[in-house]
Amino acid sequence: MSTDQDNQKRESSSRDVNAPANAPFGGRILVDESAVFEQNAWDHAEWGEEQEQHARNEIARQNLNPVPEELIATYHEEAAENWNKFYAKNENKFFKDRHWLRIEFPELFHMIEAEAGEKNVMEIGCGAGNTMFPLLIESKNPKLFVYACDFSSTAVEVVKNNPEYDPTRGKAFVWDLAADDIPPEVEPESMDVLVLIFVLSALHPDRWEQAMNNLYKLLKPGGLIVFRDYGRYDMAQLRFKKNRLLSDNFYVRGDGTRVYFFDSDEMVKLFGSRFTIEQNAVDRRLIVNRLRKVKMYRVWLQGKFRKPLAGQLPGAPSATTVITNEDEASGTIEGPIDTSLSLDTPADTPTQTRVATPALDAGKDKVPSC
Ligand SMILES: C[S@@+](CC[C@H](N)C(=O)[O-])C[C@H]1O[C@@H](n2cnc3c(N)ncnc32)[C@H](O)[C@@H]1O
Repeated sequence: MSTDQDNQKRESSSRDVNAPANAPFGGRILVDESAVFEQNAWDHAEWGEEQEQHARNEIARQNLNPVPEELIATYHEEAAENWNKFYAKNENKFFKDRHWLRIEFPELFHMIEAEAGEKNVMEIGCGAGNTMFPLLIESKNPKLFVYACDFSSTAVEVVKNNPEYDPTRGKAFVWDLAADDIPPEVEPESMDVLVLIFVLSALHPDRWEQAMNNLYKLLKPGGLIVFRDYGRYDMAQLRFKKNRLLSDNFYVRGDGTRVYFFDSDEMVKLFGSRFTIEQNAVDRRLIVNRLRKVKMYRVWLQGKFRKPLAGQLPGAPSATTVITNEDEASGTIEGPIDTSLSLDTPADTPTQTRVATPALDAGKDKVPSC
């Protein structure tokens, strides 16, 4: 079995994860290590020195066998084509209803309220439209318009072919987040919310800065970026085998798609000079396969970054945010890892709880205050 198949199999082993009916998210704290296999998922997973060391060892192992030099440029050049192949193969299996969107990003769902008025949301790196469609389907706001863009033309076709796609209420088009300018389809400073879910990680780190320029230009003053992506030392990172490492923390999967694993300091560096960081959180979760006695440590980053109002500088948040799930009624983790996709696919896991990294905790001084 190839590495990716192997990984896929392992990922699928966690598919049966369900929160126990009597333990709400956020309350599933592992106190007694010997009880680890008594339920399927634990929140606020603590990392001990042994685990950190394991992660460093895995990275050192990967460094010994990076992607061969002569292949690196090809992977970068073919990035869009490889995403096209991905969507051609997976078609709209990629679509899933992410209940956690409502919990984690209520700001998005304020846009759909009847009285919200004229609102523009843009899902960047939209894939199958996992944000666009829930918004359109649930919207009671006749003045909401949802843009969805991706640099994979096949992804855009998948969106346009969705029966819920409605050109009077939304528009899907091809655009590279790292392009030299914002897309002609949208006016500068016209977006209320930009959605960046598992997309920045697909960009070459050299392109991040240009992506930031574009995001800034797209957003209205006072507008918000909602962000979720892979975190440093996520299980998916540590499992990469030989010849997958492109550069530090940046990998190519077996299908040619690329993925970076961020840490929260990088969020501060990337977003902090332009945007006010309202959330910069690390979600660490221990997922357990009780049958196979396998422990899987997942790490995601989640952020909210607001463009300052005209004339203001980006500032630190007014208070440290510790995020806990308000919606304990939801009860189960829905399909935490999409098994239809290759290794380290976007985790469709609700971030019901996390160890919150107090925004800017490792880089406060880098962010000018108001
Ligand atoms: C991991 S998928 C996530 C899709 C979607 N955001 C979701 O969470 O379901 C990454 C997506 O980003 C797109 N993408 C990668 N690089 C991009 C770029 N430079 N500009 C725009 N989209 C990009 C890919 O085509 C792919 O659809």
